[in-house]
Amino acid sequence: MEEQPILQLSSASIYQGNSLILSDVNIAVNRGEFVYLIGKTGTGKSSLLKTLYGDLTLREGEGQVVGFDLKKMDWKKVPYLRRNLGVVFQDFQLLTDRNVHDNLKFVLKATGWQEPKHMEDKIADVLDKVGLGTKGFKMPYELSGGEQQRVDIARAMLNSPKLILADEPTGNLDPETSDGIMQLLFRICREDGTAIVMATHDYIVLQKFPSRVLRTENGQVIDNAAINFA
Ligand SMILES: Nc1ncnc2c1ncn2[C@@H]1O[C@H](COP(=O)(O)OP(=O)(O)OP(=O)(O)O)[C@@H](O)[C@H]1O
Repeated sequence: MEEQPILQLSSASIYQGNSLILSDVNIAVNRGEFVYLIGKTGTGKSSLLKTLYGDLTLREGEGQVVGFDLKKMDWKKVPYLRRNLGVVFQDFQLLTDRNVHDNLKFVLKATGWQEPKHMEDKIADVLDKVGLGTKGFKMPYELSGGEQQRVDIARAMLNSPKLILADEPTGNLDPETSDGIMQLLFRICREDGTAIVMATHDYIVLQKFPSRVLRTENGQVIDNAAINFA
């Protein structure tokens, strides 16, 4: 039996208010795939990601993400969707009044974790995975930009999602730090089998870490996998 894609949109139209941003979107991403989302500014990358994490409602077409039907999504179901996927932003703000460990613990509690030992193990595990195993006691302002981005990735991994959606995760970083983040994302994809969809403007990253590319252009999403293999 063929495995269901981790994410799929069929004949989908994406709106911001009354403006049609993308139409007839047909994409599927499989488990464990790494996919870039590129396109000129204002062409709808963030709108597409927002639809996938339930921030924009899917009004036309069909869609599912990690088994959730986007057409049937309402504000009550969004928290359940969010527990099953990780989201990484360019400028995610950590809570400034507590250290890294407590920032992560806050997210665990907010997503229903209760058992203290399980929480401690999970926090140690994700911090280890992002290379910050010894930095849990640090306050956010004591971290570099790259380290803060790693904490954000650790946060996205807390509920062991099968899919991570990342909106310009290297946007504010210098090339070397950005390479480190890309290596980390590819490792998570390879070792944990997590599918990753990453919006980016950074063509250097694309060249250095080649993978499948989706491109937003003229109100459409163009899939290089479909072009190459159709
Ligand atoms: N909250 C909003 N309300 C109305 N229109 C919006 C809203 N957010 C974005 N738009 C419009 O939707 C279009 C697509 O924006 P979007 O942010 O998805 O593009 P993008 O490709 O992610 O751009 P960038 O690369 O600059 O982040 C733009 O024309 C934008 O002005």
